[in-house]
Amino acid sequence: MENAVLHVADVQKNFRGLKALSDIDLQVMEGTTHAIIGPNGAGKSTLLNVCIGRLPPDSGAVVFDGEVITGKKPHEINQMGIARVFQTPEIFPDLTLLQNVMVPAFAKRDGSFRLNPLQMVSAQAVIRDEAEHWLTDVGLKEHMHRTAGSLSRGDKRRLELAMALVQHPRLLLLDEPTAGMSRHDTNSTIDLLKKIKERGMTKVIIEHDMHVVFSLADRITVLAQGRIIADGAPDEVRANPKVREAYLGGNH
Ligand SMILES: Nc1ncnc2c1ncn2[C@@H]1O[C@H](COP(=O)(O)OP(=O)(O)OP(=O)(O)O)[C@@H](O)[C@H]1O
Repeated sequence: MENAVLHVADVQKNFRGLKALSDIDLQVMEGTTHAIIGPNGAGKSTLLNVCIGRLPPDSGAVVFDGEVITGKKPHEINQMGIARVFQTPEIFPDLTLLQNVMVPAFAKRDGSFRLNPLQMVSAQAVIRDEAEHWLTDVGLKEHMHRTAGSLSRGDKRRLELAMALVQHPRLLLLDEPTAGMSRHDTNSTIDLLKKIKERGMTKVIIEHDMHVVFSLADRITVLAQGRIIADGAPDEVRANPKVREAYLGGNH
């Protein structure tokens, strides 16, 4: 039977009277790619921020693998297995690409290597191999000794993806993973995300680019003005008149 990795249960969030999220209830099933779409200001980023502990909901709860994570801090939620890739890449600009990917891999190990210098050396070798593996997958291995700050915006996003993947997250949240990329880079990111999907990783993706959404999503939830107006398989959502209306009304 399908298992819900993430359950956003009846979440509400207001900003000084503005209903940013109302009655949000959705489930992300194991192994699926679940897209959240909607016009500007629909509440997508707010929802993501509630899921990762950056914003507390006014009511309702977020349940991850059966455990309520509402009220936990972002780093605790990350340690539990939710990794995310933001719209503005959060990287270490003065470190090399390799070092950037090694940092979250070490963090994931939670310092256990510190106890024993021998363990630390062997962990470092393993982590370095793993970091190189993910840099290869995102197409950045040949640049691994460059400093991250010198990368193009699209490459910074790919680096951040490698930094998330090296953690082997149970759930990967992607906030507009192809924003700012050329069509060529967008297509290679789609291919990469398809490859990750084949490995069974569960993903939530917020995206404006419908080419990306319909290339990847198994299920789509549509938000408009803080409410879910449609939720289902891509073909159902595409044919839903409420969705067309929300987008046309928002000049999309
Ligand atoms: N910290 C905040 N304080 C006040 N209002 C906010 C705050 N964050 C978001 N909002 C408002 O909440 C609503 C939802 O915003 P949100 O950024 O979640 O939408 P979105 O769907 O992610 O939009 P976009 O596609 O433009 O990124 C908007 O009206 C926005 O102006």
